[in-house]
Amino acid sequence: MYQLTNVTKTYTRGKGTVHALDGIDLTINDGDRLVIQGPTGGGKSTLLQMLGGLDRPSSGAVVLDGTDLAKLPETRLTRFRSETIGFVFQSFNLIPTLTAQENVETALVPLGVKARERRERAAEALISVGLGERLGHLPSEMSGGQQQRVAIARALVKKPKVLLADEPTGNLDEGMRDEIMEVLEQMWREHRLTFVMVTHDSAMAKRAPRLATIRKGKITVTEKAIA
Ligand SMILES: Nc1ncnc2c1ncn2[C@@H]1O[C@H](COP(=O)(O)OP(=O)(O)OP(=O)(O)O)[C@@H](O)[C@H]1O
Repeated sequence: MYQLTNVTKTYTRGKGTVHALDGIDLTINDGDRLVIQGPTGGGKSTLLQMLGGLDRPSSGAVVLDGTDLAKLPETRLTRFRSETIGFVFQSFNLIPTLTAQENVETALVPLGVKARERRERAAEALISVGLGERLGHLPSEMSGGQQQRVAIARALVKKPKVLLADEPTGNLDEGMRDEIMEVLEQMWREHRLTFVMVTHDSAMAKRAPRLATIRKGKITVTEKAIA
């Protein structure tokens, strides 16, 4: 469970100051599916970075299961991140010289998983996202949707508790978008993930049980009656 208390993030640019996050209070329960929306520059990606421990707040607490990510020393934060949190980004961020299977395996290297188990788990993860026939393909030999599936497999192969996605369909055409959204929803259900996603996809936002809107660093959360 996440508990964010009075989280602020301020960037200084020249003489100007940007309050990217301005006093965010937010609770996200285990297994929640939360969609974050809002105008460009509102603070969505900044919030996702705080949730993922990719950056630290200027003030406030980002507590995940009793651990304040804002206060963890860097090495422990890196370890915590690689065990607990899976990330999917708009740009798939695959390593171009590695096959799909090798790309997925990279998530298990920091966890000290042995080579043979890495290969097996990577293959299983790729099969679960429908890419069982593409283990040996390079990113350049796959479509955008397939590359994003590889990225999803890489995020989930370590069996994280939390999945964070920043515009995961932003680089895809309409047909692919729906497919990837379905894969993400299926993974959320099967792995019982806590799933937080920034998206402009209004269909996805409509389906989300909780919708957070961030404007000028401030958050409003709408709860819906049906999931
Ligand atoms: N590293 C940085 N240095 C300076 N300012 C930053 C930095 N990162 C973000 N900002 C500023 O913080 C504010 C929030 O940015 P953020 O990327 O979180 O918005 P967003 O809602 O994700 O926008 P978009 O929909 O365009 O991706 C913006 O004004 C942005 O310019």
